[in-house]
Amino acid sequence: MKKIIVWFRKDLRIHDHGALFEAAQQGYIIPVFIWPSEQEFEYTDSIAAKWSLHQSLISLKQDLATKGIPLIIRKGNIQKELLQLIKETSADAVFYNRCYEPFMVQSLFEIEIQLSKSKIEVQSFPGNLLYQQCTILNKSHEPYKVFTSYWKRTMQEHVPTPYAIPKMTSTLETLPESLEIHELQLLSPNSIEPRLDLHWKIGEQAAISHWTEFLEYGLNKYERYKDFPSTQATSLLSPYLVWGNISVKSIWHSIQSHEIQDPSTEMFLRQLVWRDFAYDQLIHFPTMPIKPLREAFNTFSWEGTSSDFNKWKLGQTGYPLVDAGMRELQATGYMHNRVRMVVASFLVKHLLVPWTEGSKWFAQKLIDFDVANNAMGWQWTTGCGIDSAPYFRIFNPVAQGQRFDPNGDYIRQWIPELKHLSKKFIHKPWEASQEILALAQVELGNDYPYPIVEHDFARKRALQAYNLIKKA
Ligand SMILES: Cc1cc2nc3c(=O)[nH]c(=O)nc-3n(C[C@H](O)[C@H](O)[C@H](O)COP(=O)(O)OP(=O)(O)OC[C@H]3O[C@@H](n4cnc5c(N)ncnc54)[C@H](O)[C@@H]3O)c2cc1C
Repeated sequence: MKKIIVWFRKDLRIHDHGALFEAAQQGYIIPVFIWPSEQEFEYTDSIAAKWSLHQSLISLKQDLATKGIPLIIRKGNIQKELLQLIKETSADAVFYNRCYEPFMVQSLFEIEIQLSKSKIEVQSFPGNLLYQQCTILNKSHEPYKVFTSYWKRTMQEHVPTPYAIPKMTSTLETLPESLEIHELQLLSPNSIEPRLDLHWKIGEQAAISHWTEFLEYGLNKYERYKDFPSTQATSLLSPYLVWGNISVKSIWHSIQSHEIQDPSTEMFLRQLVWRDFAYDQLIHFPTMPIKPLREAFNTFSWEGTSSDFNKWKLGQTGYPLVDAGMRELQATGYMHNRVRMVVASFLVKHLLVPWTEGSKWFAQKLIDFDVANNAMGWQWTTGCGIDSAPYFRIFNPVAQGQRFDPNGDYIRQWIPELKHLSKKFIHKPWEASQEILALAQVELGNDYPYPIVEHDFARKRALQAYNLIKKA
């Protein structure tokens, strides 16, 4: 029997794991996770996502241990560590699931060359997407540029059946050296960082229970309430997808076998396909996280100031919906999708700060930071991506608040200084009289800021800037 290293990366689970399943059929398995200390900021720059990785590894280690299999943990240069481990264990093969992040694709290329020089068998399996990368092309064999066409095309495709959890065996009598998870130093030593454990329970079992509950009690309300941030009507699956605690194919198949088929189901499946669409773009346009897909935007005149950018980061813009979103992000590592669109639009269009700056801030803060989804979200909002929001759509943060948080519950949750304001003024406190503000115990300019920019002025300024590149 072969000895096969199963190299875990962003697939920290034992269900629907192609590499683990095939390795278990073909031989003895040696599971390993290597934290690339030299490139760790590329893996993730987010304190919350690192915390979540720490929890995911604990969960994976426990799940493998119950099957009698030890998880080997290493840190350092991936290529060096893999070759060293092959030597220590006399492994014959390395199996892994594919990742699509550009830096991972690049470093893998070099690793595979080294492994083939050492005559080690290498097998790769599809990553955590619904469809095989690069198989969904339009009639001209090019990537799709419009989501609806992509969606219609994917509806003709079969989502592969998830792999079962395999029976596993290990031969290792003497274990190769392994670090303890805490030695990866993924947890922030800073005590003022958010208490993520109050908001999230991460790991494979937690992901499956969370999903099962949403499928049972939440999915049928999704279409109706998904845009209302105070209702908590979305699945909150994104933090589990980042480190692969749950397989997206398993989610898809569990919906298909669930009885209720209504507009909510279709709406939810569409969101999962948006995620595939983001990866499709990333694979075809690997510079997407840093460069606009529409080249005209290279000359856009970003006039925003660092002072405005800082106020946005701190949730001190004076627009309650924007500030509530930025504070939710700071406290939990998460932000509701509707609010992500509003805060991103505000930064780019009201403040004229480059989208790449906002995207970097999200990369540092989001527990669900995902290179493909984040880049697509920012490019969509800015109007410089594929199938993006039209440039003249400039969200009015007051109107968005009134529409999607009509009672102001979301604002009250994240901006306690406004909690006594009525729903009439909670989205525009500057319009309340001094008497009303005094009754609500708010002193504008002291407890809560005046708007840092006036909406109509900002709208006109943004349209002028966009018109310049339209002409160019
Ligand atoms: C500026 C901006 C930045 C974003 N950055 C990220 C990011 O770093 N990571 C991330 O996972 N999502 C990102 N999104 C997309 C979206 O906001 C989140 O996926 C969603 O809020 C996650 O919450 P949920 O799991 O409850 O979503 P649900 O509504 O329950 O959707 C289920 C799943 O579908 C996928 N999905 C939903 N909406 C989108 C979307 N618009 N684009 C792509 N996939 C989607 C996600 O994987 C999500 O977990 C961003 C959106 C914007 C506008």
